[in-house]
Amino acid sequence: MPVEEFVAGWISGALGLVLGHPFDTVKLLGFFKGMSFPIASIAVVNSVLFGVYSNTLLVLTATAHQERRAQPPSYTHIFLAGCTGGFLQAYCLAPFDLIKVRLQNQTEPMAQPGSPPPQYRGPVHCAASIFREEGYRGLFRGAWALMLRDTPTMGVYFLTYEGLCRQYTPEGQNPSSATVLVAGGFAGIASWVAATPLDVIKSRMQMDGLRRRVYQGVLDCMVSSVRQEGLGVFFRGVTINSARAFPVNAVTFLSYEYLLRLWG
Ligand SMILES: C[N+](C)(C)CCCC[C@H](N)C(=O)O
Repeated sequence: MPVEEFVAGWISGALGLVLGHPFDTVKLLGFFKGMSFPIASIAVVNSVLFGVYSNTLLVLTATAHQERRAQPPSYTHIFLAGCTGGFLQAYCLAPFDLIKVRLQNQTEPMAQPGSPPPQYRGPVHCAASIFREEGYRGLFRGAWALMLRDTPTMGVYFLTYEGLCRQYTPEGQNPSSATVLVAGGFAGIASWVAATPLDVIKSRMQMDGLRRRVYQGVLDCMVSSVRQEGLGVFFRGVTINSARAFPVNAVTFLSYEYLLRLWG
């Protein structure tokens, strides 16, 4: 199985993440100390995404990434490969994302002298506490919503990227850096706009059960959120998601393409 896509996905995801970190932190108005944990998690997750995407295309079209400029895969195959990558990366992402959301939602600990310490002291302590209090399955709380969020929207992600690259690149040639940046940025925006409704639900499911269980499942969470807050609830955070998505995914795709060309 070709592995360079996994490695390129690892490095490019980490670079994109460094750029996106400030946006991620304001997104939930919480705080999130340090970057080693997100870097470690994106290493696994982005490498699974890009590695599975490329290897699925290899299975579907019998072309390796070096041959795909000359023999471009169909959009159906690109979408299916993106969905497969999204589906598998969602399961790797689930525990990391849960920990991130739980830490970001902690209230400011140092606000008042004498106020109770935060529930979780850091990512490892958070993982251990969830495991102890909610069991192994607790680490996968919200995973179902995450999978529903990422499977189709990762299809949209690669479809937008490839579509825009092809639009602005003469046939058989590699896209220019400017094209890759713009196509990557818009792929990020398109997929995040599509992903935002389920992103809201996913985060609520991940916070559920901390004190008591409020939602019975994904559908119940959707219905009661809409009932209480109206349809606008599905677009919460769409602006900040898009603002973050452009630079993060422009850099992710640029470095991914660059590394793959470097390795032949
Ligand atoms: C599928 N979904 C829209 C959720 C994400 C698509 C882009 C993934 C990228 N690592 C990022 O963090 O922006």
